[in-house]
Amino acid sequence: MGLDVRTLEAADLPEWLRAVNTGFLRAPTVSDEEVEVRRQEIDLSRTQGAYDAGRCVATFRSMPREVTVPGGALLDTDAITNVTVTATHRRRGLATRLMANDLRAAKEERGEALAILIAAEYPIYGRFGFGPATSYTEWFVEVPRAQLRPVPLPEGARIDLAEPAEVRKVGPEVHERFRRRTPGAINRTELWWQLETGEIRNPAQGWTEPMFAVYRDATGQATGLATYTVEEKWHGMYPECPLSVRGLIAATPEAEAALWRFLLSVDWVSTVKAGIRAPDDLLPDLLGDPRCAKVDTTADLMWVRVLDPKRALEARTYAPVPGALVLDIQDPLGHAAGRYRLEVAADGTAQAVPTTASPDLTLPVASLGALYLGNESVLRLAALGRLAEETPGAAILADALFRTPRRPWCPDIF
Ligand SMILES: CC(=O)SCCNC(=O)CCNC(=O)[C@H](O)C(C)(C)COP(=O)(O)OP(=O)(O)OC[C@H]1O[C@@H](n2cnc3c(N)ncnc32)[C@H](O)[C@@H]1OP(=O)(O)O
Repeated sequence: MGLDVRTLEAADLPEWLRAVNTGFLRAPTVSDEEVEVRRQEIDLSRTQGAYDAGRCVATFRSMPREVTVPGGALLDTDAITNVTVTATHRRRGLATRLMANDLRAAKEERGEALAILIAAEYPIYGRFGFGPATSYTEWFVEVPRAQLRPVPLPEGARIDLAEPAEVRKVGPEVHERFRRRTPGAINRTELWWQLETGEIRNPAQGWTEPMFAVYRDATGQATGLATYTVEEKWHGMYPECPLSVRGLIAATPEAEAALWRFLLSVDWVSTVKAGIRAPDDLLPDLLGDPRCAKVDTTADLMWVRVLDPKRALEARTYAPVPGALVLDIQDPLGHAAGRYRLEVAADGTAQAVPTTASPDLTLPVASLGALYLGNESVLRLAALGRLAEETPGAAILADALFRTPRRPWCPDIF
């Protein structure tokens, strides 16, 4: 169609950012300050633009990330973001072209085993082999009715409010502990913490300084961090202050429960909006009346596309039920297509060996993505026609192997 699709050079950034704003229906003009902030997080070699007579009309970029997989291993991943096509150029195959370039480079040049993204709209990415792999729930708690029982902190543990500078030191330590026990979590960069704590501010995004609460266990180790804002609101002489959780991460259930109890007992607070949580978060059941945690939203969040099935299947662990399954993975783009015998050992580790044996399950790569982190039921996908059971009993065995005791969770929007 006569468009120039290319990898960015430094001078292209302002025009490219203008196109991102346009695609996301934001005011297009980009300030020099915004360009300088965004420059720090954008790897030009992984950023594409499509140009029509010099004007950028499509954008796409990716970032290297690690995804925690079941069992705790960290897998090299292509994290895709800023996918936009200007309305004047939509539905001409531009997004498809940029996606094909990036997935090919991820697989063949960078050796990334997965690609991940957060889908702005559900129907966009299934066609490219992505499946919804984590979900989130947001609760809204009416505090006065919640019947929160006072529970003292464990002996020797404490919660302290922290200054932004301390959070930049302690936050990454807490997150490191948190992400290793949380399949679906991704690593955070230094810039992420600088933006989170206001050390660096993107002028295009408003900034409200939050409060930070750090949980330390009896040994003094920081194992939880809650970031929240409270709006001071009064109804006459009656305080009705809404508290919004920006983030709550914890390395232990004790820290998680203690931070929730802390947030729910701040004086003057009448409601708590819990932010992006795993669907099986502890929150509702910490309340005397769990119904007071009303579900505000529940939806898919992070999507996974398997690029290297052997590496991906061998990186995670499975239920420690010895078993073997032949998976026939279908992938029209070719990256993950193939047949593998998944042999799970008694300790839950597995080998994925290419085979020509007849398959037990046939599944499109998008269904493998939906199953990969343990979020989805194999039987449910079979009922929906999104995978085929070729050998009787294979779906039940696969379900037992792939599913995880807790749901995977990615708390970060990227
Ligand atoms: C990870 C992220 O960055 S998520 C952000 C995604 N961006 C947005 O939502 C911003 C607004 N939307 C857009 O910029 C564009 O519409 C995009 C990027 C979603 C799609 O770009 P396009 O260049 O129009 O997509 P492209 O022409 O390659 O479409 C390929 C196919 O996907 C379909 N498709 C594309 N977008 C959508 C959608 N939003 N809903 C349903 N189907 C879609 C097309 O109809 C087409 O189907 P076909 O092959 O059967 O004809």
